[in-house]
Amino acid sequence: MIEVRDLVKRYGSTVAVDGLSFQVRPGQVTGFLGPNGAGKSTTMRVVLGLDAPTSGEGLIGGRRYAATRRPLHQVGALLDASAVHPGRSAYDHLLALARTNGIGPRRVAALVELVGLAGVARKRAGTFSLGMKQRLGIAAALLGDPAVLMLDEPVNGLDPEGVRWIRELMRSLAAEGRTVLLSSHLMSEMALTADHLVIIGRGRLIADCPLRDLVSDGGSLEDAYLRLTAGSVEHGAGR
Ligand SMILES: Nc1ncnc2c1ncn2[C@@H]1O[C@H](COP(=O)(O)OP(=O)(O)OP(=O)(O)O)[C@@H](O)[C@H]1O
Repeated sequence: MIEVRDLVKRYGSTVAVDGLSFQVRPGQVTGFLGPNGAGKSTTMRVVLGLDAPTSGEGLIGGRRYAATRRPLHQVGALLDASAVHPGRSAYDHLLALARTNGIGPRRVAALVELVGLAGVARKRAGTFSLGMKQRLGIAAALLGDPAVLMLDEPVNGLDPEGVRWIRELMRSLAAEGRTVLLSSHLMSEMALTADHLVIIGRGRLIADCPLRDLVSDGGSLEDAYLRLTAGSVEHGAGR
C-alpha cells in the first residue's frame, strides 16, 4: 500500500504538488496520470525519500521510506532508466545493487533472463538503447522481490513487443497481490493495463476511481482524460 497524505512540495515559487492525498492499493495496477508538469514524478520522488516534502507525507506500508527496513525488499522503483553507469555491464550493475542489499547472484541471473537481457548482460549499459535501459531498470526494481512497485513511464522507448511484455508483467505482479503504481502518457496503453486511475493536474487530485468508471459511457480513456484535465494543462499547442 502506498499512501500520500496532504502532500505539498514547493520548489521556490513553483508549487509542484499542492495538497495531494490518495492511496494505492495492493492487488491491482494503478495508473498515475496527469499532464506534463502535473507533479507525478515529484510525488513519486517524495514517496521514495528522494525529495523532502514541504508538508504532508508519502508512506509505503505505513512508513516513510527512510524508516523502511531493507528498502529494496519493500519497494522497487524505476524513475529514470538512464541512471546507470555507462561503463558497467548490465549484469555488474545488477550484481552491485544485489550485493549491497544481501541478494545473491542467482537472483541477478534470473532477472536478467526475465527481462530479456540475457544475450547482452555482459555488454556495457552505456551502449544500450532506451528500451534496453528500461528493461535493466525493471530488473533492478524487481531485485528484492518487493511488495510495492513504482514505475515512472516504464514503456517509454519500448517496442511493441516490449510494451506488451511490460503490460503482462505489471498485471501478473498485481495479480500476485503487489501494489503497482505506473505513470504514463499513453492513454490507449493505460486503458489496457490499469485497473484503477489516479489523475492529477497542477499538483492537485482530479480523479481517483476504477478505470471502468471513466470508460463506462463507451468513450475512450483518452476522451475522458482530456475532458478531466482540460483546465490543468500548463503547456500545449494553442494555449
Ligand atoms: N528539482 C526541481 N526544481 C524546480 N522545479 C521542479 C523540480 N522538479 C520538478 N519541478 C517542477 O515541478 C512541477 C512538477 O514537475 P514533475 O516533474 O513532478 O511533473 P510530472 O507530472 O512528472 O511531469 P511529466 O509528465 O512532464 O514528467 C513542474 O513545474 C516542474 O518544473
